[in-house]
Amino acid sequence: MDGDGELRAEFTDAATGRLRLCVTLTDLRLSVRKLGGSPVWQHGQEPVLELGLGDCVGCRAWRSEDAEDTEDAAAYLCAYFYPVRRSWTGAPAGRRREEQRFRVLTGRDARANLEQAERWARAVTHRASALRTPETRDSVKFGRVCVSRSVMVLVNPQSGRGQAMSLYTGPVLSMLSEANISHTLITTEHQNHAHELVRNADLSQWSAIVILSGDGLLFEVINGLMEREDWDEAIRTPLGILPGGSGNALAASVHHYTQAGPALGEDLLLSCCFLLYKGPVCPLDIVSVRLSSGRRLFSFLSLAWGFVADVDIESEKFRHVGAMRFLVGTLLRLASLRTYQGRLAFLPARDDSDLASISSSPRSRFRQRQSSNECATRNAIGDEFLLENESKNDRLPDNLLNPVGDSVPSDWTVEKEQDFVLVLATCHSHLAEELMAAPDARPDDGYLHLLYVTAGISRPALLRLFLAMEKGTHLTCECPHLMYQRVQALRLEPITKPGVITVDGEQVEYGPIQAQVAQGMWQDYMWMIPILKT
Ligand SMILES: Nc1ncnc2c1ncn2[C@@H]1O[C@H](COP(=O)(O)OP(=O)(O)OP(=O)(O)O)[C@@H](O)[C@H]1O
Repeated sequence: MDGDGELRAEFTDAATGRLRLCVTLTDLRLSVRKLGGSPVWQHGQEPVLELGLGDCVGCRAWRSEDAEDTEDAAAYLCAYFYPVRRSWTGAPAGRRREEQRFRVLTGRDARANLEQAERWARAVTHRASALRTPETRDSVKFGRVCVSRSVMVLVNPQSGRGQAMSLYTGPVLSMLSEANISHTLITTEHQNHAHELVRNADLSQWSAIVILSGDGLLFEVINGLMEREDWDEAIRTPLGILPGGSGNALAASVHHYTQAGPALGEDLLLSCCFLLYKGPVCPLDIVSVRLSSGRRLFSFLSLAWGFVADVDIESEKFRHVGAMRFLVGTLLRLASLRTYQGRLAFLPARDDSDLASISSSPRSRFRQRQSSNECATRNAIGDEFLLENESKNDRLPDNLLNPVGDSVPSDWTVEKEQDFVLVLATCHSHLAEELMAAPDARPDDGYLHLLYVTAGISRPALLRLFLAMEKGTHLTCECPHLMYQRVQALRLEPITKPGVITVDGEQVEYGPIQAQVAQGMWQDYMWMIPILKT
């Protein structure tokens, strides 16, 4: 029964037990046809309901709908699907949950009926699982991760509008149960809870860590993992993200990389849950960030100063309106538009021929870059640059950066000191669900996508840029004040005081800041969407 080949059986509908149904299972689909009478479902001319197993997350069987009813010898079977459906409102197509329930009654023997239902459930699950193949989409290669132990699901009940817990008990729990993925829920109780938890956790217990929150909680998790003594082992822990915050930049970016079409809110959540079940994984660039005090952070998303950082932090007070908070914040900040004086320097992206000549191993790729850069510049990491318990050979040396007091290396581009409206460097396509700041960014391209807007831009022109960013077309607006550059490293020295700098949407100390991308080093380790049940 679990093997390949077509299976066919006659069941009845679970609700009334009266409709006779011919159910057929192939390697690719489950088809249901009504026997006798007129067709109940019409797809084209076929009186058949066709459900692709590629959209199926699981199937289960049970003895009776009513445990008290010992007279009922029937068993029941239910398969769970998440096909992409168009909305009648004309909204973009999104995944919708659909279940197919059947009553299995082949004879009076209740045990035989249950065995039949269980065989079908195994066959459906097995075939659906076989369709979870790794793939390449839009140049992002997805691998797969096997999950043999429990998954830690971290939920921040305060993220977004405070709705993350209800998202967990609703669609997330539903899909995890249907896909039979064992997990442990941990609700964060305060800021830095997740950071402390993963820094001290016995990671061997967990197959993966999944964050149901905004990007802030993932930032805590990544930095917590990086602070561990066994950081190089710890960061092999697969990470996944489900959108439960206000911005949800990484979740929106991941969704974008799979070319799944635009999705917002619960559509995005369902799509990310489905990806989680499917199990595609891919490596993630991590950015080493140095603050003026010498404190070091690891970022997976963005560094912002000026307009974007101000909106992010000032709109905290509108948290109750969810993602709308960014729109409200943008309009308010536009009304009191200001400029920020500072200095900016960066190491531009290597050219493509350089990229092509890089060896195929990610780890050796990093080492190769590191040693060539060490020749070109100098390894200028002073002791004050290191974490408390960090040795010089430890934790991704910042070989591209000079100490802030020194001038930048000679191969860097130095912009003249000037007034900016915003400086934004991002690793990913999306800055929020509806803000595609760097359409060409890829999760492991090894670059920060640097955008900056210089003073002199009018309010309407800036608003137009943000509106265009919704579809990622701002770079084609030919706005003379907008600059875009892919970079490997950067230094920003704000002169205007006071001000706000954010890293991954979290406010950090204000002052000179430097960053460099660690591409190859992390390529072996960091996974974005990791779950695969075997
Ligand atoms: N129980 C809690 N109470 C208060 N703050 C918390 C709690 N758990 C986590 N936090 C903090 O809440 C902050 C915001 O979380 P998060 O980024 O996940 O949501 P968000 O800001 O709504 O989403 P986004 O970053 O996508 O805009 C983080 O700094 C995190 O440390």
